Amino acid sequence: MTPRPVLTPKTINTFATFVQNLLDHDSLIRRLLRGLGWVTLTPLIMLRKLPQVFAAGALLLLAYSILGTGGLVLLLVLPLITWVMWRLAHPDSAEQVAAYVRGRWRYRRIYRKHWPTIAAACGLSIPGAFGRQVAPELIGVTAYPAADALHVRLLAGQSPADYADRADALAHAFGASQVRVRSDQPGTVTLLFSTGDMLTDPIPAMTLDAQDVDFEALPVGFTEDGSPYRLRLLYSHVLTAGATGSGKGSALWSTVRALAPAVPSGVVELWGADPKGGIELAMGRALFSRFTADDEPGDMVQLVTEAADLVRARSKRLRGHSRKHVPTADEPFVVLIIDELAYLTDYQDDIKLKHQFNKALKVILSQGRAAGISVLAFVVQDPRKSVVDAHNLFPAKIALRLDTASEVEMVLGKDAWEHGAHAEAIPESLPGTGYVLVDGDPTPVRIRFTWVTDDDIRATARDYPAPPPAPPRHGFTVVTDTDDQDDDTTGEVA
Ligand SMILES: Nc1ncnc2c1ncn2[C@@H]1O[C@H](COP(=O)(O)OP(=O)(O)OP(=O)(O)O)[C@@H](O)[C@H]1O
Repeated sequence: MTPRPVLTPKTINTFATFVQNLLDHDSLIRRLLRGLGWVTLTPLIMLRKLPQVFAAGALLLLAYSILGTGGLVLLLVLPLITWVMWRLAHPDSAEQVAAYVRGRWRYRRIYRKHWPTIAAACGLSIPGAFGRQVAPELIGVTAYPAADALHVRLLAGQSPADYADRADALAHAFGASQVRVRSDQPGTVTLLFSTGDMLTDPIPAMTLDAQDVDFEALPVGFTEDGSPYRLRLLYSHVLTAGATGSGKGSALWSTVRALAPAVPSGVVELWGADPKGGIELAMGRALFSRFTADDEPGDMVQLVTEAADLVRARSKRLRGHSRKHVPTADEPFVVLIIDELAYLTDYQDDIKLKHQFNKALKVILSQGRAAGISVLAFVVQDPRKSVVDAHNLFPAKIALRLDTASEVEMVLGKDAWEHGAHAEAIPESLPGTGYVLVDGDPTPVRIRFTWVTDDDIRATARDYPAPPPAPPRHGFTVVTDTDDQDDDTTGEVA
C-alpha cells in the first residue's frame, strides 16, 4: 500500500488558511490567542504593578472565610460610614487627610514618574555627569480638590522667576489649565497646577458670626483650593479694579457683610461715598454712619477730607504712646468705602475739588493704617493716572476681570501677571472672581467673592444698623498739622 502523501493540496490549503488567519489582525485565532495571553498574563502584570490590590483581595477572601457574608459587608461599609461621620464632624481635619492621601497617590502615579523628563523638556534641569540631565528635586505633592501643589527644591542658580517663565510649558506638559508659582521659603518653590475649577459655582453669602469679627481676617470668599479667603482690612487699604459687570458689587458687599456684626456696637464705622448716585450703596444705607451719594462731588470730597482730618488727629495723639490704634466703641475702626474712585480722582471737572480730594486721599492712604482708618476703594477698568499714582499706597490690590494684560499690570504689577494673575482671561461667566495681591507676598491668590443678593443686603442692613450718632462723635478736636501748612483744617468732626 502506498503511503498517503502528507502534503496534499488539501492540507497545504488548510495550512495556508491557518497562516493567513494568523496574520489577519482580526481573525478568530488571533483573538483567541490574544484572549488567552490576556487571561494568563494580566494577573501576573497586575501582581507586579499593584501588589496592594492583590493583598486587599487576599484579605477580603480571608475575611469572608472567617466572618461570612455579613461580616464582610460590615467590614466594607464600616470605613465608609466612619469616613462620612468624620467629614461631617471635623471637615477640616478630614479634608487634610484626604488631601494627603490624594497627594501621595498623584505624586506616585503622575508627578514622580514624569517630573524629570518634563523638567528637562521645559529647560529646568541642568547637565550632570555622563551627559545626564539633573532635574530639580520634587519634594512632594499636596492635592486639593481642584489643584495640585508641587513642592520643588530649586537647583543652585535657579529662582522662582525661572519657573514663572516656564509656567505655560509646564501647564501644557501636565495637562493643567494653568500653573501658578509661589515662593514660600528660600530654596523651594511651589507650583500650583489647576486641575479643575472650584470656583465655577456662585458662592452664597456667608452666615454671619455676631460674636467674632476679625478685622484682619474677614471671610469674603473662597480660594481655588476650596478654603475660605480672609481679607485683612484693619491696618491695610484695599483697591479693587474690574470691568463693568466683573462683580465689584460682590467684592464690596462681601467685605461690608463680613464687617456688619461689629457695626451696631460702634467698634467699626462705615463711611460710604457712592458717586453713582447711591445705586451701589444706598440699599445698605442703615449700615453706614456717614453716607454721601450725591451726583455733585462736593459732599464726597468733604467726607474724605474729614476722614483725613481724623487720621491726622489720631496720629498726633498716638505719637509717642502707641504705634497702632486699637478699635473700640469710643474710637472705632473707620472704613471709608469709595465706590468709583476715578470719578473723584480724574473725571470731575472742578480742579480745586480734585486737588483737595487727591490730597486728602493721600493723607489717609499714607497715615491712616496705623490710625485705624482704612480705605476700601473700587475702580472700573482703565485705572487712570492718578489712581495708578495712588495705587502703590494700597497694600492689598484685587483685579477682577479686566480687558487686557496691561490693565492687570497697571493694577497688580508685571510680576503678578507673570506669576499667573491673568485677570484678562477670567470669563464673563465668572463674575466675582479675581486675583488678590497683598504686599509682601509675590503670589497672587485666585478667589471668588461670595454673591450677596439684594435681599442679603437689605437683611444685613436691617439686622446690623449703625448706632445713632452721639455727639461729639469722636471726642477730639482736629488740630492743624504743622507738617502740612497747606491744609489747615481746624474744628470738630461731627
Ligand atoms: N460673586 C458673584 N457670584 C456670582 N455672580 C455674581 C457675583 N458677583 C456678581 N455676580 C453677577 O454679576 C452681575 C454683575 O455684578 P456687579 O453688578 O457686582 O458688577 P460690577 O462690576 O459692579 O458692574 P458695574 O461696574 O456695572 O457696576 C450681577 O448682577 C450678578 O448677577
